[in-house]
Amino acid sequence: MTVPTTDAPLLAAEDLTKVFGATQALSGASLRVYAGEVLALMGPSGSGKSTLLHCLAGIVAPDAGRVSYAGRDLFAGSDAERSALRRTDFGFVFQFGQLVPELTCLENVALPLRLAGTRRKEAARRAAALLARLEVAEVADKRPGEASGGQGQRVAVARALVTGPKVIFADEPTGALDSLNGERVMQLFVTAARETGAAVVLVTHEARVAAYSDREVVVRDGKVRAPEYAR
Ligand SMILES: Nc1ncnc2c1ncn2[C@@H]1O[C@H](COP(=O)(O)OP(=O)(O)OP(=O)(O)O)[C@@H](O)[C@H]1O
Repeated sequence: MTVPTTDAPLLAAEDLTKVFGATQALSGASLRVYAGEVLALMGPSGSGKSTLLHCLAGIVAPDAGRVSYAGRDLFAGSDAERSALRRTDFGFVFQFGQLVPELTCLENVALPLRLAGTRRKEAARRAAALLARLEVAEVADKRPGEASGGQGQRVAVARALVTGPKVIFADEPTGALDSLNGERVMQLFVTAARETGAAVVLVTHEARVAAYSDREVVVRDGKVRAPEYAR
């Protein structure tokens, strides 16, 4: 897609700093994310990518600076308000799917809908449709431990998409997969996200994963480098 230049961003980080003990993880990081775009955060290990992602997602509060979502200060409200927003508007995919081992894959995907009050049958119907969309219908009744790594990541992607979030945060979503599996998961992930209009903020080391994005920015020494691209 073409990234708009004048529209207001959906999500914006302004001049974030974050210190963990003696480590300065972020030192003036600014970034804008526009509705519907797929944005890759690249950069060396320890440069602050995950910390920036966690601040954008309202999980980690910056020491200074501001994160705004849909024009509102994300950290102005209570923890409960932020948790509620994360459930309704955000989806998450991590390196190791982090599925609930006791539930079937279908139940894992249906879980965010159940937590939001959707009836069991409707939640199961939507979960099954997404598993089929991600080409893993065959693991619906299996537990995550019985699925392969690639299948598990597709289930994790389905779970992140099922509530129709506005933004999906993905931290090395294919990092544990071989390159063929990783590419297929990215292809399915990005296509499905585009179909629902979700923006994706993706942390990756790998150029071939970043190649699925609309825009790449580099995080280095706790800053988003080349701010003209960070807009
Ligand atoms: N919870 C924490 N406690 C202490 N130090 C932390 C914490 N989270 C991050 N750090 C440190 O902050 C710095 C930035 O970490 P971050 O995980 O954001 O980098 P990254 O670019 O995502 O790295 P990688 O690519 O290796 O995952 C690192 O030096 C890291 O060790």
